[in-house]
Amino acid sequence: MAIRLFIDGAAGTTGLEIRERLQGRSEFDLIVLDDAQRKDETARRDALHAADIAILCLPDEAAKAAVTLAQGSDVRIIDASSAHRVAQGWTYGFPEIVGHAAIADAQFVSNPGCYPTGFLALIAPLVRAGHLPTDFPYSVNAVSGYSGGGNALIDRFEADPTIAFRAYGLALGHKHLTEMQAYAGLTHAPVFSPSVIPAHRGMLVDVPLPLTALPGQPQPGALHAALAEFYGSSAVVTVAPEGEAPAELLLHRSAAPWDGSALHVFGSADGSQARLIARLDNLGKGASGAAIQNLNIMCGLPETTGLRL
Ligand SMILES: NC(=O)C1=CN([C@@H]2O[C@H](COP(=O)(O)OP(=O)(O)OC[C@H]3O[C@@H](n4cnc5c(N)ncnc54)[C@H](OP(=O)(O)O)[C@@H]3O)[C@@H](O)[C@H]2O)C=CC1
Ligand SMILES: CC(=O)N[C@@H](CCC(=O)OP(=O)(O)O)C(=O)O
Repeated sequence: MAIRLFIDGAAGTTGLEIRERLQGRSEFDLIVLDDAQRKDETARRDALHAADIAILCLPDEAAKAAVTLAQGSDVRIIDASSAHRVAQGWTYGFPEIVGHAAIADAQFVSNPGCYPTGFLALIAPLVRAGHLPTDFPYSVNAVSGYSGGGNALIDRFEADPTIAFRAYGLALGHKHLTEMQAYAGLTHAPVFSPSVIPAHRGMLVDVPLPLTALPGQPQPGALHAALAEFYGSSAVVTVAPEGEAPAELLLHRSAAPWDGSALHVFGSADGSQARLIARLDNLGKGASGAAIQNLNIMCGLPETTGLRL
């Protein structure tokens, strides 16, 4: 029998991309609310109670309200919002970092934020293996396509083609800091400098490392080897081969959807500095692709089914 799936917020940026990826997936029977009903609490409650699995593609407050509406049902939930990323009773939906089994068994899965997906993919395995310290003041510089800000930022960038670059997060209190610190196991949050460019999708998350300032002065080759080993069996997160480092990494204005993430390790010739850079699609591994990957794992299906890799 097909798995009954409800996408709450199906008309938004993340929800639409999830629906596209589910086309032709006969394992799922989609519960769809029409435009008149999609914000109606009774209709949403009924859909949540009728579903086996619900994916929340909503603003944080609406996602919290959806969890309340679901009370009394057995529905399993994947939340794409940032409402439950470090909440008790929720499993952080980053299978490569928390383990596939934890997600397979979970009732409540919180998808990671797009920037933390890049940061944690690079840093968490290296901290865990002892190559990088837990108490270093890390920095993260990142650029994102404007779809990362949902419909509101899409409308803003598309209405104003004069914007060439937007630096933000200038109050240094971005909502992603908590999950970056928590799941990398750090004693302090990193200094985070996010920005937006006039491209629809895609992101680079760049962690500069002054290696001479780190205990034991880890070498770029050792960091690369540790990441390559950690992601050796993953079809979703890949590590660019050492020695094949491109001279530049580009994002394109009209990039195709992509659910993978490619990690790069760049080192200076004298081994004193490195830059760890993750490339991903904010709407792919950063949101909708990650939701599909988690959905597959929760349903006992191959994790890459329906992903755009
Ligand atoms: N875009 C991205 O790259 C990423 C997004 N996310 C997260 O995913 C979630 C969805 O984001 P995104 O798709 O970008 O946002 P959008 O603004 O594009 O979509 C949100 C959708 O939720 C609907 N909505 C709002 N309130 C309610 C409600 N009370 N009941 C039902 N539907 C409601 C909106 O309808 P309407 O427009 O009519 O108000 C809209 O269709 C957010 O929490 C976001 O932070 C996470 C990672 C990356
Ligand atoms: C470009 C842009 O605005 N990006 C969003 C993050 C997108 C994301 O990861 O969504 P969550 O809100 O679910 O964490 C921001 O910085 O708030």
